[in-house]
Amino acid sequence: MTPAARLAAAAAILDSIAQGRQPAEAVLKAWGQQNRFAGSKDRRAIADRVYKVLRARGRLSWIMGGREDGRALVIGSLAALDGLALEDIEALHSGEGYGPNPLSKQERARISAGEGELPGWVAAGLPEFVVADFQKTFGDRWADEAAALMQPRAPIDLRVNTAKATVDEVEAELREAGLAPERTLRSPVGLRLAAEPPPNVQALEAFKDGRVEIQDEGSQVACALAGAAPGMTVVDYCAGGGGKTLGLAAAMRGQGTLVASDVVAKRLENIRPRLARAGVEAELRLIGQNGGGMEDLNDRADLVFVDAPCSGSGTWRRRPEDAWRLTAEEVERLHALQVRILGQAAKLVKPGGRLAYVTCSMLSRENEASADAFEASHPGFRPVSLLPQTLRYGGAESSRLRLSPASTNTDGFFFALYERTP
Ligand SMILES: C[S@@+](CC[C@H](N)C(=O)[O-])C[C@H]1O[C@@H](n2cnc3c(N)ncnc32)[C@H](O)[C@@H]1O
Repeated sequence: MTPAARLAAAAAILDSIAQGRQPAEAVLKAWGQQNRFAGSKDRRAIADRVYKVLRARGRLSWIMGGREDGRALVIGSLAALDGLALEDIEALHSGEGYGPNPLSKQERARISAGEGELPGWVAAGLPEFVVADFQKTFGDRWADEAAALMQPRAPIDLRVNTAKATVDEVEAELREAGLAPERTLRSPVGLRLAAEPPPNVQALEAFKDGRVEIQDEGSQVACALAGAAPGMTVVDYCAGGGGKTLGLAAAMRGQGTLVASDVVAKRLENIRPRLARAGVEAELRLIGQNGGGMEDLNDRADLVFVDAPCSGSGTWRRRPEDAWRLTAEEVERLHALQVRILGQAAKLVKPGGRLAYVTCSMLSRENEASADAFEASHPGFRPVSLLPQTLRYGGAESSRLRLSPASTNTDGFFFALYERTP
């Protein structure tokens, strides 16, 4: 493919991403399968352009006068991110072959005008309502937090399944396979691989045999802080794909009862092969939106882990397209759902037992505000001090912890722990 044809393809892919809900990665993969003439270098160049645009979408749209179509964003990226001169951009838009059509008068005027003074939220590359939340939460540090959240090439973290192997053994095995794993700073069972060149983790024997799982260090830390231990009755209330279920199961070392529940049957089904691969067990339970189906566990659990549905904004460095799909209304809906789920899950905690609240969100409305609302309506639950752990994890508050790409080089996470007073 010519450089111009790659640009046209990137623009079309950006339009598909904007029109649907699919992850950018899936749209790119589908495009590759439907356009077999594109070689690996073409696919790589197109993906690079697509992600570059997604990470700077707000700024590029601003430069192009508010246009949000793929063509405009790609043109904006050539000017603002690649620093190409107008003539070079025109040369790539000759309209010949499979390249994009010539620039319009307005497009030419837009890129000739330059960026001018950018409002803070535009420069940050995040939607305006998100920046307002960041400013409230992070104060002077908000721009650093925003920038790190939209940075490319997040590392790939592995959690060693201590039910099957030690961290030393897996580290040696990965080195043998030609990789260069590093110990994670905060999770005692984590190994970190660089994002480039992208390691094919699924092809590793250690993965196929369940000695490692892909799991961000932030997730690993949340599991560790919850304090699951052998002999406990533990409920992973929003089990989803089962990432945390596996971490909790490993901490329980096959002793006690682990129930993984969710409202979506397909998600629970996906956990089954992961449990088998990891050599651990959990009861999988489909529950109703209002918590129906868990009554037998009322007042019985030592630990209820609520990894609540959230915006996923803590993972935007991996999925920047999601930043542009989120609305303020959706955040409000999620906040209300989080508070409701916490109330349902709290019923399962036995006197003296614990409730962990976790999100992979960066937004205070889903984090502090949901935790505040739960505390206000549940005086029988007292916040548990995470000190000295929070010191080790770099957190500020004693019973709440925030992790983020800028502060801990993990995905963004929020963690709060409560104990039901006896
Ligand atoms: C953040 S995801 C969980 C991710 C999972 N714990 C993991 O580590 O892979 C949130 C999950 O909550 C589930 N969920 C949504 N509403 C729920 C409800 N009312 N009760 C329980 N789970 C719910 C969703 O189906 C989704 O799987």
